[in-house]
Amino acid sequence: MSSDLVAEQPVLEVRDASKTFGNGPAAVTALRAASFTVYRGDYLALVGPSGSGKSTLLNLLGLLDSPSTGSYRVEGIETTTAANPDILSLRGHKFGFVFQSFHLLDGRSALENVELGMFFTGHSRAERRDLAAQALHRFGLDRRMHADPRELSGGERQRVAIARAVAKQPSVLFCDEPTGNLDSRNTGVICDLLEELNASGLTILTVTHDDFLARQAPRRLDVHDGVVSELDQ
Ligand SMILES: Nc1ncnc2c1ncn2[C@@H]1O[C@H](COP(=O)(O)OP(=O)(O)OP(=O)(O)O)[C@@H](O)[C@H]1O
Repeated sequence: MSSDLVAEQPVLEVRDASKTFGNGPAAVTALRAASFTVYRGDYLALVGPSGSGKSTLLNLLGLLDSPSTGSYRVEGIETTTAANPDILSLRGHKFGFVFQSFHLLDGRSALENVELGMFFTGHSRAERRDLAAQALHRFGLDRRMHADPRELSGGERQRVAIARAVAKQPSVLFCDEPTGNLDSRNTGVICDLLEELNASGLTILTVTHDDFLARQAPRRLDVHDGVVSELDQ
């Protein structure tokens, strides 16, 4: 079907969302009346100087925190008034997360780590194993499936972490500095992988200080002193 016949589907809708930490004279407003929409299949980089509010925004989008004021809808569901179990369910089913420091469990194999990412998704044990093995295969890690994360290189660990995040087929993949701990060769590998995942339809949002990764994303949101603005292409 021609893409211009398909209406853009909003996945994440942020309206006038602000976040203030603390109160009184010590209060810090980390996000100021942010409004933007993320559509299915978008690939966005969140860029901006240190302390500008990128992690705060990513935490709100990933439902790891909630805005102090304003609205945030995920696939049409207003999250600011949703009950906690609904938030946990949305986050568990719809979102995958990738972090700078991988957050893999040592003492568990790569395969087990990826399976654990599907613990709350309602898949049976056999399904979890199949999906995990498929995801590791997709990222070229067949031969490292039974390795402990401590035996893997940084690039391999991040590929396991991405496999863990996408094996459950989330609607959105959130990445926080996914190349922050990698050398330039592995940065290139992870950038290619994210581009491929986006080309296959996955919606991706990544916080990054890496110019190469930021330029690869077709949309860029600049966060400056808590103010979010979209940069021109
Ligand atoms: N839990 C918190 N309590 C108080 N202040 C906070 C909290 N989290 C963040 N802040 C403050 O909010 C502002 C934005 O922080 P945030 O971590 O979102 O920035 P960032 O752009 O992600 O920075 P970096 O690139 O260094 O990770 C900073 O002034 C920070 O000190």
